[in-house]
Amino acid sequence: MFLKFTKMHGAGNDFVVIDLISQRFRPRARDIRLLADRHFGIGCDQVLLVEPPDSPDVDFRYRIFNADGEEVENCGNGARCFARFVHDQRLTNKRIIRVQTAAGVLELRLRDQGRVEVDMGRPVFAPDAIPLRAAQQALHYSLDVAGRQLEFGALSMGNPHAILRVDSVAQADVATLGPLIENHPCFPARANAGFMEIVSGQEIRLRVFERGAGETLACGTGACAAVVYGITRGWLRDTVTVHLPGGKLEIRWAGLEQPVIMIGPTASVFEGSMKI
Ligand SMILES: N[C@@H](CCC[C@H](N)C(=O)O)C(=O)O
Repeated sequence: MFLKFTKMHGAGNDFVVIDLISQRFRPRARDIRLLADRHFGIGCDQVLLVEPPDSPDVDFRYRIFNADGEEVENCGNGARCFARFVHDQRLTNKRIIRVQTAAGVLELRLRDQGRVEVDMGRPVFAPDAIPLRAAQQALHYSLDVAGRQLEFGALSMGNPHAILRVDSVAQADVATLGPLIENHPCFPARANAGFMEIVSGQEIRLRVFERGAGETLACGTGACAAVVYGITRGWLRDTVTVHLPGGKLEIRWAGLEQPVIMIGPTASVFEGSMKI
């Protein structure tokens, strides 16, 4: 069959977006890997599926697959592209869109110039919910990685994140440490690994080695997790500009029990169909 798709990105984190309201397709892990393959397929960090809602409280169901074929709970940059996609494709004319994800309901608000604001929900710190193998919840933890003790924060934005503060993201050994943290036995569901450089109380630089996708040019949930960790450590204020290799995001968090708000860009690059 030929599957219609749209190639999009949010700050360089790229997606193949597939409308499963107007076409039928039951993806197997190997189909996702092929769509995401940069040589034999279209190429992307994540494949996003747009499905009809399964409850009257939401407008759509939003499913996310990493390039390695695994379905995951949440994707922040993808959420913004999802809103732009359903609007551009005239699947809705709403400017506030509620979507069901495996991690709960997200509210997406279309802003001007292709920007989208997302209510990303509350961060979760309980180790069992991240999931993280730790005796008790703490502000930060210590990890033995290749014989080095690394201090890190851990939390869930619907998906698991480890965040390390570094002096310089340019110097950080993301290629070596990223996969070791991603697959460390203390993260039973693996984890996304963020490397955060603090520029000031309102500005950070961030690189993220994503679970199931490798280092990406931006990670929305990673940006939220880094800012939340920085605020809980007293390093950051409540509104922070996050500079990622592919662009910048604005993240706001008013503290415990409050949702994290993310604002950032979206881009639609091309449309096509692929034989699958
Ligand atoms: N790029 C995303 C996160 C995608 C999922 C992640 N790799 C995971 O496995 O949890 C974002 O923008 O949040």
